[in-house]
Amino acid sequence: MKTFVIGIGGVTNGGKTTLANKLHKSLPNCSLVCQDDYFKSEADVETDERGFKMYDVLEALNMDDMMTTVNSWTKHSKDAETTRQNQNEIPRKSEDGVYFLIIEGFLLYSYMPLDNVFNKKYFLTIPYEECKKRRSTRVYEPPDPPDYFDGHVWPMYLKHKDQMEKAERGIVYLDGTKLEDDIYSFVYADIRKAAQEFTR
Ligand SMILES: Nc1ncnc2c1ncn2[C@@H]1O[C@H](COP(=O)(O)OP(=O)(O)O)[C@@H](O)[C@H]1O
Ligand SMILES: O=C(O)c1ccc[n+]([C@@H]2O[C@H](COP(=O)([O-])O)[C@@H](O)[C@H]2O)c1
Repeated sequence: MKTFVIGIGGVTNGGKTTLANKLHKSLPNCSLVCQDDYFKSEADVETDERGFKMYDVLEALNMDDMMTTVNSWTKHSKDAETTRQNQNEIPRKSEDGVYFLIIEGFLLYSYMPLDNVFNKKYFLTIPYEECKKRRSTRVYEPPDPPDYFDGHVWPMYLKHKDQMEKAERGIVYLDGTKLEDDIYSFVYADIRKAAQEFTR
């Protein structure tokens, strides 16, 4: 059995969800895990000295629960393949025999237990002005208070990106200002090629 795990990381509003949803629809045998689904409840997120809820740090997320989901997907894919082989089904060719998992989120590569899990890592970036503009049109729960982007979101992004770059581990950077379809086409082709080489 082969599993192929794809990370779609990057800045808030960089286009991660848009890209991950398209890939999820088009890749065969593909599952999707979204880091945003693992935010702790508001009461459990720490507040800093300025009164900002600290959402843009790993401690704001139930990462153990997310890891449990990823591990059970791996086990389930293994079990499914064993059942298929036991039933003497005709083996599928090349990467059709691969189970794909997309993990999408803004803090993927800062969480070390996931590091060995990825077969391919992508990271979407957009410049500060574009990010601030896109973020201002989005409503989170709770909504961003005044100055939250400049006071918390962007500084935390720069800090985590800096740490990630210092430990550079084969991340493919994507320009999130390019057309959605162009980003998708490039990543889709890149994954299919990597998965083919992987199953060879
Ligand atoms: N390539 C792109 N060019 C312009 N706008 C985009 C692009 N990709 C996504 N968007 C827009 O940016 C906003 C955030 O996209 P989303 O995929 O939700 O980002 P993320 O999951 O990284 O926060 C949405 O309004 C979306 O339509
Ligand atoms: O989903 C939530 O519970 C939630 C609550 C408050 C804020 N967020 C924001 O969600 C952002 C990450 O998600 P995204 O899709 O913008 O990459 C991060 O910048 C947080 O500030 C998310």
